[in-house]
Amino acid sequence: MPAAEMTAFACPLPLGNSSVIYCFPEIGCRESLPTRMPFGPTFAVKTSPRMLFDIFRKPKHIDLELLAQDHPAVRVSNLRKTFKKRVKGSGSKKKHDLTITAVDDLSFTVPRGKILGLLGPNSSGKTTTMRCMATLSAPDSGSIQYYGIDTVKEASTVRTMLGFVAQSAGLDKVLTGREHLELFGGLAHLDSREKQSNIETLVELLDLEDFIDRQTGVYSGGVIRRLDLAIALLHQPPILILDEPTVGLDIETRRVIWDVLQSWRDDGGTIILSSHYLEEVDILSDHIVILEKGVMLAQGSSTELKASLGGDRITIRLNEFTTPEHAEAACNVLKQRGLAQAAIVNRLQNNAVELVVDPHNATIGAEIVQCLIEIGFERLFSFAQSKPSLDDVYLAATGRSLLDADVQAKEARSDKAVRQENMAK
Ligand SMILES: Nc1ncnc2c1ncn2[C@@H]1O[C@H](COP(=O)(O)OP(=O)(O)OP(=O)(O)O)[C@@H](O)[C@H]1O
Repeated sequence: MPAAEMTAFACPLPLGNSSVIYCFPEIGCRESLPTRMPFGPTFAVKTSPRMLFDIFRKPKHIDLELLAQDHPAVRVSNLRKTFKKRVKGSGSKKKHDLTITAVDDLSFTVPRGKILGLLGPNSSGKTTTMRCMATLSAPDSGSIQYYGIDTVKEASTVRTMLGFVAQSAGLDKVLTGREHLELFGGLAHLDSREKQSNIETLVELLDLEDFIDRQTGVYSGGVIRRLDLAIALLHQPPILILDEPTVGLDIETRRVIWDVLQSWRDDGGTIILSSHYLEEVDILSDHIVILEKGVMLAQGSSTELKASLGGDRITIRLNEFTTPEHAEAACNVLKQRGLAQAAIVNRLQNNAVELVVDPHNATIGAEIVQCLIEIGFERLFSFAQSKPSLDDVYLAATGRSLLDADVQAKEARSDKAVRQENMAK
């Protein structure tokens, strides 16, 4: 995390013999930072005794029932966040500031007891949005409110309402899972009985029995993720923010996490979740926001977004190596003859022809094949017809699939950026 973003309520906990863990106790969030990075002194300068007192004060009672009468659980209004980056100008050695707009004019609301899924490729602004929502980063403009309580004006109250699972967990390798839960339960001012009862429930729910009394240094990625989620849920926050909670996990572990999130939602919890996995967003989310380059391209429920696309989808590869000209020509003819409602060439998928067709016409596939034979494409390489998927929604909004967008975003990052990113993990 850049020094400029280190907020006042961060508290470095030198636990065990691993790296310093910056701990945001009120939201159950930890970020471990490489100790050689110069954050320690920055932190010392920025933190006053009054702020440290704020960290450990007992959370005040908030009457959500009362607040819920007038406010949605989450309201994000015109959120904008930019970053400055020093870059070399082309052809000169002089560096200048480049402004990166990570999130631009983003607005959405989430009712109580619903899951909102933020979907987007790498660098689309998901993490930045979530960090602003978790009070770890201040918006340039716009506002975020939980039950009408503003994240900037009443940050310390807001933090008592949040559970946050960051992209990478900051756990101490020497402490056991149970010791982590005890520590965070204490920092959240849970009384002893409530703490023990919540720990036992979460250990069982998240299938942690075999690991909870072992040091976290021996945990696999899946167990770390489950413990991380348990820490975020320990103080039973009404709002849960999860930044790619199941990235890199096997399907079994993902299902355990999905089950816990669904029952948390069914009990009235509100969840904001970011993910690269279309399936995950589709299964879990009541409402989906599609982001690209910090801008919202579409929002709605999965059913609404798919229905907005109208017809069935057909993907055709004319030949193994189709030229863009041939694919364009086929699209034009199919549209002219009224066989496709929409037709685009997907250049990132070997110039595949992507069509939207009438879902009520049972012979549409055969008619399209016949038309393509007539214009010279006698042996099609592949042909697939399906109902619209979330990836089709993404494709319609951006002209490329989410997977292709991810590959492009990764290719666009310099080697240096990737090295720095890996260092920070
Ligand atoms: N601290 C920062 N300093 C400079 N630029 C940043 C910073 N944080 C994010 N960015 C830039 O803001 C943009 C959005 O990044 P962000 O991490 O929010 O995207 P993301 O959708 O979460 O991506 P990923 O899926 O890879 O985590 C990117 O261009 C990124 O390089």
